[in-house]
Amino acid sequence: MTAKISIQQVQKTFRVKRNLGHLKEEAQPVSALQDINLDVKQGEFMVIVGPSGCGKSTLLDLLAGLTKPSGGQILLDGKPITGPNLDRGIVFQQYALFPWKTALANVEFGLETKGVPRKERRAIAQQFIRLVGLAGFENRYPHELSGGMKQRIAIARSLAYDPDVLLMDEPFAALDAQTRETLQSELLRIWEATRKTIIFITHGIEEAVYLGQRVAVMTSRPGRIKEVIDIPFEARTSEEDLRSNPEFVKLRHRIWDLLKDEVHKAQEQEISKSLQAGHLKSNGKGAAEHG
Ligand SMILES: Nc1ncnc2c1ncn2[C@@H]1O[C@H](COP(=O)(O)OP(=O)(O)OP(=O)(O)O)[C@@H](O)[C@H]1O
Repeated sequence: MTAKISIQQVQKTFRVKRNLGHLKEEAQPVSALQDINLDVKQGEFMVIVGPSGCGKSTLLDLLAGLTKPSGGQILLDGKPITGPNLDRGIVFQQYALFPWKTALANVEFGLETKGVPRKERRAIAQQFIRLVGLAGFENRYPHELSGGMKQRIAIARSLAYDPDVLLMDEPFAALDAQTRETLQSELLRIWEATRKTIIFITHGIEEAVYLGQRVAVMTSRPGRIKEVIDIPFEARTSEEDLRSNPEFVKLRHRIWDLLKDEVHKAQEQEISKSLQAGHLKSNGKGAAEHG
């Protein structure tokens, strides 16, 4: 069976301009992703976890078609992804709602671009607002909604135009812990109801184990897939307290074991990047003073 999404030997390199004071500017290649291989099945909930700066968002942008790989390819239903399309819905960390539109109009937006007639559009949008538990809030504007509610609307908007795949880039990272947990179980319920293929990016190990059927652990930059772990829970929404289940705790430890060296490496990279930036800045400044 062909995979819904097949990421094959994907590389991504950015050319980053270094500011060397007024001396010169050099564009240097920075490898963000290297040799990424991953197949995602139809209807699967795949979580990608990795340290800060390892290329998670870069990978999601490639899947969304917002940027192109420097090497390799990504296939959706066997065909290369060539750009953004309504077959993929995206939910970002920041709510990305139109502030001048009501919740209902925000959800209707994708349907409008798809050419769905007005009446039908409204009915579908209302159905998805109900699905995310916000019936009664249709006419509120984003500033009248809490962070969690805004993110529910963003999810409803992405689902309303019926994409095959939902791409989620740390969608709950900006929320408080309680709201995050509520939305995690809501998302599982929605996934069980819609059976969309979901690729969910996170920093959070607990979130990864709770949501994913499989969790792909990434290395520090340049990001590679270090290991893919199966999470064998069947009925996650009906289990009372899954997070304290011994198997859950074991999986959380296993992923942390894989991740901790990468987190340390990523932190060292960050420190050396800022030291280098400081050094270049002071060099540039020194040269200016002598000139
Ligand atoms: N447009 C760009 N131009 C240059 N470098 C970039 C660009 N986008 C990302 N990078 C670099 O690529 C690397 C990966 O970035 P990315 O945002 O994908 O990581 P991430 O894992 O999503 O990080 P975080 O968890 O902190 O959000 C970083 O070193 C980043 O600085």
